[in-house]
Amino acid sequence: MIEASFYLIVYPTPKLTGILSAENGIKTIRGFASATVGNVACGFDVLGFAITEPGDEVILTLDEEKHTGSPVSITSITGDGGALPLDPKKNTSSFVVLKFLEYIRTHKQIDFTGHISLELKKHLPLSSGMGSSAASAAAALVAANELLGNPCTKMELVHFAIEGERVACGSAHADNAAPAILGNFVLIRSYTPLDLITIPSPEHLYCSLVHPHTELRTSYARSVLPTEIPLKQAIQQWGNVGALVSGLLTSDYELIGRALVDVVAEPKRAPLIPGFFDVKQAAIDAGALGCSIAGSGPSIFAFSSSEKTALAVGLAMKEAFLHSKARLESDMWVSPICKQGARIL
Ligand SMILES: Nc1ncnc2c1ncn2[C@@H]1O[C@H](COP(=O)(O)OP(=O)(O)O)[C@@H](O)[C@H]1O
Ligand SMILES: N[C@@H](CCOP(=O)(O)O)C(=O)O
Repeated sequence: MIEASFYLIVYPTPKLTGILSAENGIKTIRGFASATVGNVACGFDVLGFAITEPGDEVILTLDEEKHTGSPVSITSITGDGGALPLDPKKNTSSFVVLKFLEYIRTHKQIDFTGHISLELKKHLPLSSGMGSSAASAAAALVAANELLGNPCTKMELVHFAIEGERVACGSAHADNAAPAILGNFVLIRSYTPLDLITIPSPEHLYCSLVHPHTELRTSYARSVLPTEIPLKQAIQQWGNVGALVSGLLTSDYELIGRALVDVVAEPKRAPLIPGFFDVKQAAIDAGALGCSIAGSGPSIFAFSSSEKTALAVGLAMKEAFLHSKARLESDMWVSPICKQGARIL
């Protein structure tokens, strides 16, 4: 039976309200960015999507008259159990704002001389496979951009969010950062130069995302991966990436399901997630189109072609975690794909 943990069905709702307050050269604004799922099975480091909730919130206060050593400071962090750094160069939320300020000074001739203080309200679990580090960065970036009159496009902001990932786990992968800012599915055709393609989602595609109560660091989950793969595996993998993109563009739900196969990362990471194969089987048995590891894990996601099925799938996955050897409690969200990306609340 499912008891202590919780589940939620989420919808895309928050409306734009802009600057929270503006008095005597002091302006306050709140940014929000939701959880993202990297890889989407076959697209290691090149494909990711955003769900609508949960997400991180960042409140920025700009004081034009305050001049201190660092232009950005963190005044408080809640929801992290004291785990996250307050040093502005070490927290992804503040680090990316520093990068953004540097960029607008050198590329847009905007020399910001005041101070931005940042409150981080962490709602996403750390090291979860839900793009937690990217969500903090994306929320802070849209808020900073709005505070300074939107000098950058969202596409430009993605560059700074990716740099935040390097701070979090040592690797500048874009499959969380890009959808956290842009919304939808995002395909990374190339990293140098960065070439991102947003892919709209089929109308009835729902994600069940289940987070077992355990942590798996992205840096560790990357260290177990091979540096080279045999050609046979590569052929399977790029066949599935192409098919998945085609399925998304044509709303071919069966094809989406067939394409959710990962022969590169999943076999190496599955042993790091207690009960992975049972949870995946439970999702398929409950009617999911397909199921795989969310990002680097330990969360697991599944796609369904209706909200009702997605709910049944998510509950079956929770149950399977609970009955696994590790008897893991979990949280679960059922969500459509987020179309909007990071936004001002
Ligand atoms: N604002 C932040 N939110 C989450 N993690 C952060 C943040 N700033 C720095 N980090 C670092 O990144 C690590 C989490 O990153 P990672 O393992 O990639 O998890 P996730 O899958 O949640 O992004 C944390 O251990 C923390 O040290
Ligand atoms: N492509 C990355 C995605 C990591 O996502 P996270 O949410 O676990 O940080 C990888 O697979 O390492």
